Amino acid sequence: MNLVTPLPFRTSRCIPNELPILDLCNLHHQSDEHPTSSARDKIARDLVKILSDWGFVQLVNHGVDTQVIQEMQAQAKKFFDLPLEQKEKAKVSPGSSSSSSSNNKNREGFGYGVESGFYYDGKPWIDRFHKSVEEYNRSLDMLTAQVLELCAEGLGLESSTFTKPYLGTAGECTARFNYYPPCPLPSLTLGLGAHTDPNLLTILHQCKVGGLQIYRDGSWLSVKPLTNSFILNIGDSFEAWTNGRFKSVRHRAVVNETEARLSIAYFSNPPPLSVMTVPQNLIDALHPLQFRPSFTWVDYKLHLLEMHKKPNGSKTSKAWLRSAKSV
Ligand SMILES: O=C(O)CCC(=O)C(=O)O
Ligand SMILES: [Fe+2]
Repeated sequence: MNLVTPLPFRTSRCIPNELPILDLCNLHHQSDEHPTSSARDKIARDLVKILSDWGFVQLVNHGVDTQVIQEMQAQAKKFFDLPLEQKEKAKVSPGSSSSSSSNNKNREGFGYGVESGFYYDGKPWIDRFHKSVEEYNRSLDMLTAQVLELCAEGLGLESSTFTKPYLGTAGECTARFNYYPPCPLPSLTLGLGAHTDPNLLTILHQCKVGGLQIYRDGSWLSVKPLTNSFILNIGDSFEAWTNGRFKSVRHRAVVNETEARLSIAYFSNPPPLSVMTVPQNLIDALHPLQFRPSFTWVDYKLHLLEMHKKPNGSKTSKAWLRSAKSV
C-alpha cells in the first residue's frame, strides 16, 4: 500500500536543453571572419526573439572566467558544510531590509537565511545564503551590461537605453547561493516554490545537478544543466520597462533524493533611485502601454516588502507595475 500522498511536483515534462541556447562567442572574438557589427546584430536579434518568447535563455561562451565561478561554488560549499550553529551566526532576520545600500547590516539579502513559506506554503527544502561576492558580481555586472545593450539594440532602441540609469556605477546587484540538500521525500516538497523574479535580470548558474523548472504552455519544463553556461531570465521590472516585450516567466526548483544541488542566482537592478521609463518606441497601436510609464526600483521594492509582511499575500506583484501611477 502506498502510504505517501500522490506525487504533486514530479509530473513535469523533462525535455533536456529545449530551452534555447545563445552563443556569445562572436561578441568576444571579433575577426575578419566575423564582421563585428553583423555578428553583433544577429546576436541581438536572436536574444530579443528568445526572450520575447521564453523569458529565459541559456548563454554559452559568455566570457565569465570559469575560475571565478568555481571559486564561488567552492566558497558556498565550504559554508553550507559548516555546522548549523556556525551558519546561524550569519543569519539575517526576514524583513530587516532597508533601502540604504550603504548599510549592509540592514540590507535585504545579506547573510544567511532560511525562509519558510515564501514562494510556497509548505516547508521548502532549501538552505540559503545571501552574500555579495565582489569578483563574481563584477564579472556578472559586465555580462549584465552587455546583455542590456544587446536587448536595446535588438529592440531597435539606442544601445544605452537600459544601461543609462546605471550612470557609470554598479546597480543594486546581489548574488544568492541556493543550496538544496538531498531530500528523502522529494515528491512531497519543493526546493523553491513557483515565482517570478521581481528584479530586472537574473543570471543563474546551476551545478551539474538539475532542478530548475520553467512554466511553459501549461507544463513545468526541466532545464538540464549545461556545462559552462548561465541561465538568464527576465524579471518583473524588465517586463514592465519593456512594456511587456520581454516576459517574466514563472519558475521553481525541485529537489531530489540522492544529490545536493547548488545554484547561484545573481539579481541585477539599477541603483535604487534611478528612474526606469518605458521607451516611447515600445508603445504603439499594437503594444499599448500596459505598465507604469516610469518607476524606480526602490519604490517597487518597498511595495514588495509591504506585501511580504502580509501573512498570505502574494510575494511578487506585477499588479503594482501595471498600475497607472508614475514617479
Ligand atoms: O535554484 C534554482 O534553480 C532557481 C533559483 C531561483 O529561481 C531564485 O533564486 O530566484
Ligand atoms: Fe527565481
